[in-house]
Amino acid sequence: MRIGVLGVGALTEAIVRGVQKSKSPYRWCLSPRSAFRVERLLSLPQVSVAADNQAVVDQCSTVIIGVRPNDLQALAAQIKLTPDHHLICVAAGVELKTLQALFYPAKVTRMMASIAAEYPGASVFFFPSDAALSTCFSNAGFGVQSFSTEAQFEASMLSVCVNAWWLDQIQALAQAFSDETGMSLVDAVELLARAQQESATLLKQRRSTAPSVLAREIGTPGTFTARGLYHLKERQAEKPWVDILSELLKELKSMP
Ligand SMILES: O=C(O)[C@@H]1CCC=N1
Repeated sequence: MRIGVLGVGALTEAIVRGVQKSKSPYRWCLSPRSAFRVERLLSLPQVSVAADNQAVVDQCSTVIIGVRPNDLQALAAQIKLTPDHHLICVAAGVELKTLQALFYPAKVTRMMASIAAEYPGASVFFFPSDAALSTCFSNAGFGVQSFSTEAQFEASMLSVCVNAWWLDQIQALAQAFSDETGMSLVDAVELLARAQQESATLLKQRRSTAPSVLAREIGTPGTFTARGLYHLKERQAEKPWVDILSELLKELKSMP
């Protein structure tokens, strides 16, 4: 299969790289914008660049739309689509029905991923679920999760945001380790990366145990962990996180 990409940005570049590094690579046809990214991707086997956006949709029935939300309308006006086209749109916060109207008569699926898509172990999210797409990405080694409602799909986008928020917290914690112990910042980040990996392992291996119960299995009374859990709870450390998630979810729900 040959997959087209209209709008090669950081995310679509990561997706192409991730798929091409996998055991199940595809052929790709890229739109010519973002010259430096396209140039880098052309060094990979099976990647070509088209003369213009219409040439991408003429050559590929499956096309990832990577342009920014504000540029969707202009893109839609430039290309002629058929009912055989399947567009996979990674624009955050643009509803399926808006995309369907913009890109009529093509079929549209919304997709979310992060720049980690370049590396093994990354996941992609879809709405609505699509068996062929799920197979395509799971063959390429991705975790695949689909959602039955669009609000739940928006949560997958926010899970990508949450990851960025964690990374900023990790920076502050690593800096504290480095300042207090003299270890390099790189070693401190490595240490915290291992710890994060272990929480992911616990969450996956012990799915029927609530995260807060797992936390208290580590932080039994009298431990250093328990002191930290109490300190953070007392200051409602989770509150700003929950507040911004709710605010963004409300905003997404009320989008036209
Ligand atoms: O924050 C954003 O709008 C995009 C979507 C998910 C991550 N970044």
